[in-house]
Amino acid sequence: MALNEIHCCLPEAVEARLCGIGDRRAFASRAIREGEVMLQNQPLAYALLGDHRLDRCAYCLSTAVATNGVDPNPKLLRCSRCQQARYCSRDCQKLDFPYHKIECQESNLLYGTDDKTIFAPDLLDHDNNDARLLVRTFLACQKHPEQCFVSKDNSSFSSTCCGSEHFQNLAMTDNDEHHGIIVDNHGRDQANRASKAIWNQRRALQKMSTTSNAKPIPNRLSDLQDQMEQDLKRFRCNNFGITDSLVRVCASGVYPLGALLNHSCTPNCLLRYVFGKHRSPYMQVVAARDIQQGEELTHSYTELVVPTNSRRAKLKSLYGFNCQCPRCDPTGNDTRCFFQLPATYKTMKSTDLVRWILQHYNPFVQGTDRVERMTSLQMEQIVKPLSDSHAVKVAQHNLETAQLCLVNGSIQNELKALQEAVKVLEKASELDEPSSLGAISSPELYKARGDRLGSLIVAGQWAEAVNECEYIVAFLCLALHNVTNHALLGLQLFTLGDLYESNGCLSEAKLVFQWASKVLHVSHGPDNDMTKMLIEKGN
Ligand SMILES: C[S@@+](CC[C@H](N)C(=O)[O-])C[C@H]1O[C@@H](n2cnc3c(N)ncnc32)[C@H](O)[C@@H]1O
Repeated sequence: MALNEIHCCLPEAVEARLCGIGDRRAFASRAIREGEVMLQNQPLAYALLGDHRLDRCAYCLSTAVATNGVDPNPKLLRCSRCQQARYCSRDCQKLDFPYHKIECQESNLLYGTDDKTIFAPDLLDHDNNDARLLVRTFLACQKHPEQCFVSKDNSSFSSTCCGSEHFQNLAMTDNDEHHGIIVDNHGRDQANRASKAIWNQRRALQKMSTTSNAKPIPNRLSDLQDQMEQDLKRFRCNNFGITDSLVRVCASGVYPLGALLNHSCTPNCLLRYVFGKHRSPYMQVVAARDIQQGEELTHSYTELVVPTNSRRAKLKSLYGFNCQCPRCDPTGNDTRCFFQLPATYKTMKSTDLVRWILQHYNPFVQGTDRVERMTSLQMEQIVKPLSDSHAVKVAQHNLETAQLCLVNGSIQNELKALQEAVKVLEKASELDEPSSLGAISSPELYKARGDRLGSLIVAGQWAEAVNECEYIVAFLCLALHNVTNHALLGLQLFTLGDLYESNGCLSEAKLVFQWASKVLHVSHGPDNDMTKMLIEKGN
């Protein structure tokens, strides 16, 4: 099978079914093992987001820079015509040209500037990523109109491709069906920019159109605008944030096969993106745990380390549905949504509880299966919003102060502000949860600790950094108890292992590296550089 086909066809492990009017879902057609990649998908189109445009290749998305072997500070190459798109090599520039050509001609509309001599970073705030993605999708649909698609009214489809027809069949939220998802002013502006750009270039496009099946460009600009608005609605509920190895969203993309999967806050699949030299980033859907034949395949559309109400509100406003997954159901008794602590946790010191969690949840620590009285707590007991809104505001103010200190290069003041933020949130959290768990609970505290950890590492305060990192890992173990191979946990474990190593705690470091390596094997894949590094460190 050609590479393109492998990535565009629905594989044998996945079965698509129609479960209601216009509701396609994916199911496991056989048992799938944890870590198995069950679906791969090439993007139909993708576009870099925000200031990632400054330091990533627009085609392969790598941060690798072009080098001529002479320049000691090589930079990404810029498109010499529009000065906006950047590439790591001439090869990537050539491969991207079929999608970049309209952007290049219409850079004023699609990048927001008509001054070709300057790159316009100040305009990145008003990112035109949606408009560029609309144009790129339009071009991809012109290029691949012949490919077959996942049909909405045929429940026995098995071989599907992700051409334009498939894109047309992606779920589309609209006002009537989904109570309030509308294209807002920004969206309308993006759709208008994209349609004007295509309209301006329509003659050239008609000439260049290589296949007779290519969808004709509408005869009126207003029809093209309507079409772009419809496409934008498709984007809203089907697009993906493309993440790099550090789980930073750097681009958004259209992956029609990946878009078959519905959401769950207790997902059995994880998504990862594979970047490669002179290649577009492709998506892999990987089993987060063992999956039984016939189980529905789901991934999470939203951040999982946030309280139920926030997750549900976000899913409702962005995707138009009320999540009814086992984690959102308050009466649910799915064991995955409960974590275990020693029955005596209320009388333990928080440092002891953190230590216990790090030992007990690490699959490589021997002897944690000794009989001990345990208590089961619902995940929402740790991932809950703080009730003291004043404390949250004070902490927020301190976090903003820390940001300013970061910009001004004053690390001591930055650390002071961050310590204050953590202190305030810890106190508020302990009032909500008057036990050792209080010092670990709450997403706000976790985020502030994350900021503080970053600054402690920069300041080289290793002992304090270890302490902060242990609390973060303990929180993630409990907060992601239902997705134990989550990338966030894996990355924090990596940091914790490095910190143990820096503090000379080599045996602790080894056990944590082994754990991190197990998680990254699933979240990032065995071929990822970080996974390979961890395997070595854990040996
Ligand atoms: C990427 S699509 C998923 C596939 C979709 N079911 C289809 O037929 O194309 C996203 C849309 O699917 C629906 N959806 C996804 N997860 C859902 C869930 N857990 N409950 C209800 N609807 C869901 C929503 O309409 C959402 O906007």
